[in-house]
Amino acid sequence: MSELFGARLAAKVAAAGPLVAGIDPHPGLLADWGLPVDVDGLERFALTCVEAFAAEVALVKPQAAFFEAFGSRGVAVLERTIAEARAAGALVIVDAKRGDIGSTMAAYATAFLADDSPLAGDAVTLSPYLGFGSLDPALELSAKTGRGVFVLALTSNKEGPSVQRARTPEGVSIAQSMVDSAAERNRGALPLGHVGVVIGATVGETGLDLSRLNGPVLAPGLGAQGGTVADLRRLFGGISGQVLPSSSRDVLRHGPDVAALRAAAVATRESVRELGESADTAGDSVS
Ligand SMILES: O=c1ccn([C@@H]2O[C@H](COP(=O)(O)O)[C@@H](O)[C@H]2O)c(=O)[nH]1
Repeated sequence: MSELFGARLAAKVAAAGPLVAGIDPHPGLLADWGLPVDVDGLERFALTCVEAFAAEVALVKPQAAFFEAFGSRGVAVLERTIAEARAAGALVIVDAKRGDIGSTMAAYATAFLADDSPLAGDAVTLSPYLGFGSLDPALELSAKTGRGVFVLALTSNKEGPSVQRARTPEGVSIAQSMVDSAAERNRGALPLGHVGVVIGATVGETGLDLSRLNGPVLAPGLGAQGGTVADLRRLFGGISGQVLPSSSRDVLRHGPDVAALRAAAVATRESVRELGESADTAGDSVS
């Protein structure tokens, strides 16, 4: 990839706003769409999403788990979904939440971040709970191939805080330590570094200092999990230009009609567009 992830992301967000539209083929949604809960249904669901909104939003985020649940044929559908969404113009975040000891992490990095891998989109989500440093192979390969990574910091689920708000011996929250480690990797990058973090739209107060992050924030939880645009504004006020709000089920429930699905994605895109317009305020402190 010739251009770095931060630059490609900034250009996309400037053109299409910051929405990340999720492609989450839940079995229940397949049934609601009148599709069989099998690989054929999975493929029709995912390709309908691509047709409806990959050209309308800046980013799409296929949730790998729903594809992997169908085995190797499901993974093949994920590969096709990634390729077709990118061909339609979206940046693709593969939500795979990988994390392992460094030597195994190198293999995950190859799978999701190498130029010649069919599972590589534009970015991948990573879990740092084997230690942030264990992610190094992915951080390094993504830097080389012009891709991004999004490291879990403060997730949208209710179980997250017991781990992520716990304090290190130095008194810093685990989530803050993940943000700080990402910030170190992004220092000096223009317009943004390639190491993003995940902070849910549902977390109440972040309690985080994001002022030195210099990277994107993926904020899932908009819609179905109860997160609102007002929550995003309140949580990320000073750095809202770096925030990528993500919504899956709240958009997907409008399928299978392509026009209705597209209209839902476009309406959600417009509801969050103002956040992406404050990129010039990046660097302000928030908590
Ligand atoms: O903290 C996190 C990290 C990732 N997710 C993922 O985002 C979508 C949310 O789907 P909705 O239907 O909009 O609730 C899903 O793929 C999660 O695995 C998250 O929700 N929270």
